[in-house]
Amino acid sequence: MNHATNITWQTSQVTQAQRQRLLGHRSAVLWFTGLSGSGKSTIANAVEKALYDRQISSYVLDGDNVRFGLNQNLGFSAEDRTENIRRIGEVSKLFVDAGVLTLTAFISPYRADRDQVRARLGASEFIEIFVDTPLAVCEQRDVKHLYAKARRGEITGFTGIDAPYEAPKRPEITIDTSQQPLATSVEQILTYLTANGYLTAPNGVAAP
Ligand SMILES: Nc1ncnc2c1ncn2[C@@H]1O[C@H](COP(=O)(O)OS(=O)(=O)O)[C@@H](OP(=O)(O)O)[C@H]1O
Ligand SMILES: Nc1ncnc2c1ncn2[C@@H]1O[C@H](COP(=O)(O)OP(=O)(O)O)[C@@H](O)[C@H]1O
Repeated sequence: MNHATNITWQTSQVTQAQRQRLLGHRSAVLWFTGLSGSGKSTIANAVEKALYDRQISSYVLDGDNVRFGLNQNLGFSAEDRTENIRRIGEVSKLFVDAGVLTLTAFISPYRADRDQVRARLGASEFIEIFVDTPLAVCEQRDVKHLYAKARRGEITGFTGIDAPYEAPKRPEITIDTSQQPLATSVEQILTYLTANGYLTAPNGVAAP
């Protein structure tokens, strides 16, 4: 890959804190990780709706959708997954800078890739949500019939079957969708955001 030279970081006249104040809440990325069918998209979309209802500016970056566009040149090799997550991390960082509560729903199977995204964001801007639904439950749901294909050998390198998933060591939030209904998961996340001050504007920022 070629790296650009002769580039300079362009600073903005408006700060991230000012954008957050304008919107009335803080920004961060809610990074969902877990097996296919664990419930990442379902929960992320329900949280986005709940935040919208509270007039919080949020946006879901979803696995398949991003792969149709931005990352359409990437497959599922370890290298491509790493690049997939790196790009999504950078897009998330821009969204967070814009003041938006950003939700991402990607398997993101490699711990090092997720930790790299965490390192690119500010201290409290990366909230890792481990959707820890057992493989057997995900496989039984088989929403997209991909587990059946993987078991038949029609897909190789499928996460949880013949490709690895590395569970987070210290996620901010853990959810097992086989143990609780969707509404409880949404409430769990909203409670975390409220308790940690994400749903109110940062103090001490001078009005323009
Ligand atoms: N080999 C293989 N392994 C895992 N998943 C596969 C594979 N091939 C296709 N799919 C479908 O792609 C979705 C996962 O894409 P992601 O971008 O989230 O994957 S990753 O984070 O780069 O690992 C995943 O969707 P979700 O069910 O939303 O997770 C699958 O539908
Ligand atoms: N308690 C629950 N929470 C979230 N999803 C659930 C729950 N129970 C069953 N499901 C179902 O599990 C599936 C999860 O699929 P999806 O959200 O696409 O997962 P992922 O994005 O992790 O691949 C959906 O069909 C959803 O309706």
